[in-house]
Amino acid sequence: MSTPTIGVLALQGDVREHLTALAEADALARPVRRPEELEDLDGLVIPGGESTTMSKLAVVFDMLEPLRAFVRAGKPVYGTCAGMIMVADKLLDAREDQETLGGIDMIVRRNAFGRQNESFEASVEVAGIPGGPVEGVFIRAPWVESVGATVDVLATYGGHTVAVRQGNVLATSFHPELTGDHRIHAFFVDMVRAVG
Ligand SMILES: NC(=O)CC[C@H](N)C(=O)O
Repeated sequence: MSTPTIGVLALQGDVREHLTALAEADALARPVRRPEELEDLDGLVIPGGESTTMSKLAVVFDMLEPLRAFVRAGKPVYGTCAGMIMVADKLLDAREDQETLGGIDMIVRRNAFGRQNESFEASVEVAGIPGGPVEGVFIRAPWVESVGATVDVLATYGGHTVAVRQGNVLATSFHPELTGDHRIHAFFVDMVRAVG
């Protein structure tokens, strides 16, 4: 597979920035809203935004089960921030009726780094990303409270896990799509190529 096709879940959140980052990392990127649009994708990005809204819209648009099936089929998925929340098997501080897709054996705490006005940027060393630390943008960011034995922790910040991978599912607490540094997107595109 030379140029993989990667969707960005476009129910809610910062879709456009991911489309740009993926295109700059040599993928064919397109927004995805309907179940049939998942069919010929090689991978999927779940953007940052608001996970409670995203979960609600996934139900309304009949996307919840198709998305779960996509993850279960072993297709590569990358979740940033709210997207990390969506790929968690379990949540803390979730809304009661909040659904996730699952995919990573981890417990994620929503809004763990504080509220909107406590958003910040920090340098984060991410395992597998060459060329030094990435600039992490944390916006009402979650952290990973605990992981199962087969989950790789790729980065921590302030003693908290902020990037993980389990099999073909990757997740970061922060937003690399907002920095113009597309090394994490390139890493994900390589993951997708390795599967294809
Ligand atoms: N920047 C973000 O994606 C914020 C995530 C948000 N706190 C949530 O629970 O969905």
